[in-house]
Amino acid sequence: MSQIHFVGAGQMAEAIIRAALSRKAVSARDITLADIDPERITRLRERYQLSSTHSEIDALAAADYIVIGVRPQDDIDGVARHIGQYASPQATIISIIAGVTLERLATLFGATRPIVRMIPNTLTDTGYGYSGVVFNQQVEAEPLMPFLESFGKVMLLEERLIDAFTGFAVAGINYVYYFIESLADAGVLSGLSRPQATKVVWENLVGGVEMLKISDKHPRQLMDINNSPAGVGINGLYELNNSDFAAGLQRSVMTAVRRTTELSGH
Ligand SMILES: NC(=O)C1=CN([C@@H]2O[C@H](COP(=O)(O)OP(=O)(O)OC[C@H]3O[C@@H](n4cnc5c(N)ncnc54)[C@H](O)[C@@H]3O)[C@@H](O)[C@H]2O)C=CC1
Ligand SMILES: O=C(O)[C@@H]1CCC=N1
Repeated sequence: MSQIHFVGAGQMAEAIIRAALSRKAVSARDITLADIDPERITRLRERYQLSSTHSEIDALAAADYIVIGVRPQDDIDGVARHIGQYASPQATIISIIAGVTLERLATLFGATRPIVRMIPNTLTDTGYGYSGVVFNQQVEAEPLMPFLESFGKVMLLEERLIDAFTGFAVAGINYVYYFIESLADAGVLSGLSRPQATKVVWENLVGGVEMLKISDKHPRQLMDINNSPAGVGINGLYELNNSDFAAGLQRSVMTAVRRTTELSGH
């Protein structure tokens, strides 16, 4: 099996490791870690029983895939210099850093190196959620796919779309969590208990998606069935329309997309 070395063993690296191990896409002895915070290494090695005995430099030299899990604001230049010094020239770089382009990654890691720019989703443990992925020309995709697909569905993208994908698709689960919280609050406000309200919201959410799949209808058509003339539903929707709900949501996504692009400037 391939050796996978993580540089930056934060939340996202951990989520990837947990999912990849549970789907048996990697084995615990083939995962190695580097982080400026030694506690992160100790904690993840213990938690996931990562048993490699390689030193950090040996691990880097042995790696087939190097996942860069530091943040856009971190010292990416320093990380790249260190990797360039010890990694095999054939090792594939997998950058999960929001906003950092293939062009910049090629400058950092070398124009002949296989590089993947990807933005994983935090739904790693569920089997749901898309990662956005772009390969440069040197990447041999086939052997890499089982690992990439172990922590999210893979959506191959043109690179021009990946910032939009980051702000919309990956940051997008925020809106779902926030919507669930806000709607459950509405249930409590109208008199249901918190557990009752939460059950109803979860069921409506999953049921709504299922209904869209089964019926092959546009959401607006299903809403039409749910709203009788001068009835309960349309009165509620009228109030929601007054709140700028749709445009507020869309402005929020566009702000997240802009922020992704801004971060590439670091
Ligand atoms: N959290 C999320 O929802 C998602 C995050 N991402 C991307 O994943 C990356 C990591 O995000 P998180 O895991 O949330 O951040 P985090 O802050 O939890 O993890 C970053 C880790 O990198 C370490 N680090 C910093 N500088 C380092 C260096 N020079 N050498 C080695 N390690 C270093 C830190 O100590 C920390 O453990 C970011 O670039 C982010 O854009 C991508 C998709 C989703
Ligand atoms: O906010 C963040 O940094 C990450 C990147 C995309 C979604 N969440």
